[in-house]
Amino acid sequence: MPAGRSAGVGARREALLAGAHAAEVSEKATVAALGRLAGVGYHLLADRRWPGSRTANVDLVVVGPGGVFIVDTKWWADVSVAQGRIFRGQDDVTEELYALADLGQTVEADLADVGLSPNEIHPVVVLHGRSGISETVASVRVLGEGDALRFIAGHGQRHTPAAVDLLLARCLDLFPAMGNADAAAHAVAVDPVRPADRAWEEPLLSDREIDAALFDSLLASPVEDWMAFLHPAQAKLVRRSFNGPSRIRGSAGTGKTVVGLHRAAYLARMNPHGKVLVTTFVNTLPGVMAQSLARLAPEAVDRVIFTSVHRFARRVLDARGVTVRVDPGKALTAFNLAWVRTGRHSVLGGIDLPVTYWQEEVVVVLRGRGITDFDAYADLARTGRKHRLSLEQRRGVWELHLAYDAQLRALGITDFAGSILLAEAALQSVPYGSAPGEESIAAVIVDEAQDLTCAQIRLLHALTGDAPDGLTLIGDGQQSIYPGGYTLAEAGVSLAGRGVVMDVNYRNTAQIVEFASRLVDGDEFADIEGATSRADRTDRVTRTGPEPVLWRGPQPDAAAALVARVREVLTGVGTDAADIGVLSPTHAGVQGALRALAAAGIPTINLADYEGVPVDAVKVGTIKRAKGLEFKQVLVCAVPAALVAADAQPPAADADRERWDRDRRELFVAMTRARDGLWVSTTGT
Ligand SMILES: Nc1ncnc2c1ncn2[C@@H]1O[C@H](COP(=O)(O)OP(=O)(O)OP(=O)(O)O)[C@@H](O)[C@H]1O
Repeated sequence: MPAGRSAGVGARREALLAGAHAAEVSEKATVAALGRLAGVGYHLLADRRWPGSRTANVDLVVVGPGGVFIVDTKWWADVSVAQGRIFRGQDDVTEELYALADLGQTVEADLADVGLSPNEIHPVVVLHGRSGISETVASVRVLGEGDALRFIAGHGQRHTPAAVDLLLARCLDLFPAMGNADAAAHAVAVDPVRPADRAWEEPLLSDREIDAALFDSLLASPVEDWMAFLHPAQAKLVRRSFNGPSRIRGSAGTGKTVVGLHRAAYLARMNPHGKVLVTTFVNTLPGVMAQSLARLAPEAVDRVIFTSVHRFARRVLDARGVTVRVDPGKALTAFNLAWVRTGRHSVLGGIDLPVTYWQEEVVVVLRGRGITDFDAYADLARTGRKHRLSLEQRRGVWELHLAYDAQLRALGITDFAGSILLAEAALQSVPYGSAPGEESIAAVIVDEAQDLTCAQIRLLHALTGDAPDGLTLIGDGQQSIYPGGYTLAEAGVSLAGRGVVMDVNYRNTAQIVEFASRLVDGDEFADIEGATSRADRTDRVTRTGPEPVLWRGPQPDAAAALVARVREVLTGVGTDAADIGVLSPTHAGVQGALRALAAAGIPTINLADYEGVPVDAVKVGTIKRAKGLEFKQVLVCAVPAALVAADAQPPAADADRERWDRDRRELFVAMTRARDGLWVSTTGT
């Protein structure tokens, strides 16, 4: 045998032995570094078999109140992380983390069967002997050995002891012990021993630091159940991959927003190279969702943008240096001028419809689509509009639209619809992610998607195109409360069957669902998928409670009745002020309620000023502002009696019927905001 070859084999064997020794030492060091977690309810499963492999091992699986952590230790010198990739010296070794990332997904899939949110599973690489490193690479958390305990303990109290037992049992099955069966009992390192080769070194984390981390972990407030555990069908949906735009629909309270939030956190982890945008029509909901995400998945917070679609458009314009003044008040003046000078003298003036109908037609149907030539409007299906318009009448609308546009220009302003169109155009010249300081968006999740306009959907779709898991539309056509509407086909979005329907109501009591559903039972609405639809069925309602109350009385008594009910809820039922929502279809109703409650000394906050920061006051607002929110107790006031009467008959005229249907859907939205108790006051006949 040639001497050179023999020397080469020897050197490789030595390298292998050195590698094996390094692996053993570093694994022991990691177990030692994390051992103290056992004192606060964690189980450390050391040296387990890699699921599906006969020989490969997983260094450590940590299961406890903070979730499940799959730990691989690396003895890597000269490591750096840049732009989501990891390097050893000059070599990009990111691919070496893929197997652990894949293992994370295997574990997610397995534990989704018991409803564990995939956000509770953390593949972690621990860098031996290092400190001050906490990065995400290929959906794997890369930590210094001195950072690992704090990272795990920092997840606080997310799982009860019973849930931990459940997760532990699953993990013991999923990760069998290596070697002989006697060693199958899981290793719990309570009293860490420093590896011999490091006995002389300063500890990476002092005892005081460890104590502080463990203490903080024990003191952390528990999270709500749904933040960690979901229904298995929900947990699977959170991580389900769709090969293009998808839609999640379902009736009120079926957990669509919850799935959207978990999905946002999940996609944020899976896409280290782009942010996730969570958006909707109203300003209130994104703030509330952001607050929830901060507790549900704190690590995802800086990877997810929560904002309303209008604020997002503003952000796009600002970043591209487009100056535009959006002034809804002046825009209304501009429309009224256009009506007075053009509209009312046209064919439209002779039709028995309120001016607001034509305003909706121009602002939502035309400008909400960004239609730029009459022929396109002449052929438009006008989804969601019941009143048919002849070609001549459409020409009248077109003239009104041109007159309105001219007025806006003369005033040097635009309306909300105009700002969306400008943002859409701005993105065509400078795509999102190219403007200074802008990070690209990998996924967009739209809640209450049925409330958006066609142009808004186009704007959001442009951010991701048809990329897998790029666009997730969440909503319920039954809750659409804005005029007009659109179809996804018009917006250039094809779902191609990528739709999921959720059918278990987790929010309302059966009594509230029954009461609210009676109102809209059998009503039809235009769905964004293009068909005329009826409400999605709710297969199961998980909660029960008292019968809702319908208060009928003369107008002058309504304020006193409202105050009496709020007092009863505060003191009799024992609900905190912050968990009470007083909702009204009109601004006048909101102002009336605010005045009545203030006069009674009850603290209130207008939903128009509420963006999710907890405040100890009764929330009062229009139903539109309450979209997507929920309260333990809801009081709906100033409801026209004719809408809720048992024998209520829809008006015969098309346009009136359209308004009536919308008003009833709005009321349905208000009632289904209630978790436990519902009180509705009506006036009139
Ligand atoms: N698996 C679950 N277990 C317990 N509670 C859940 C679960 N899923 C959702 N919930 C709760 O149900 C309520 C309704 O959820 P969510 O707001 O996501 O419903 P939604 O479908 O978006 O409703 P809407 O369309 O009416 O706004 C929330 O309080 C949420 O925390």
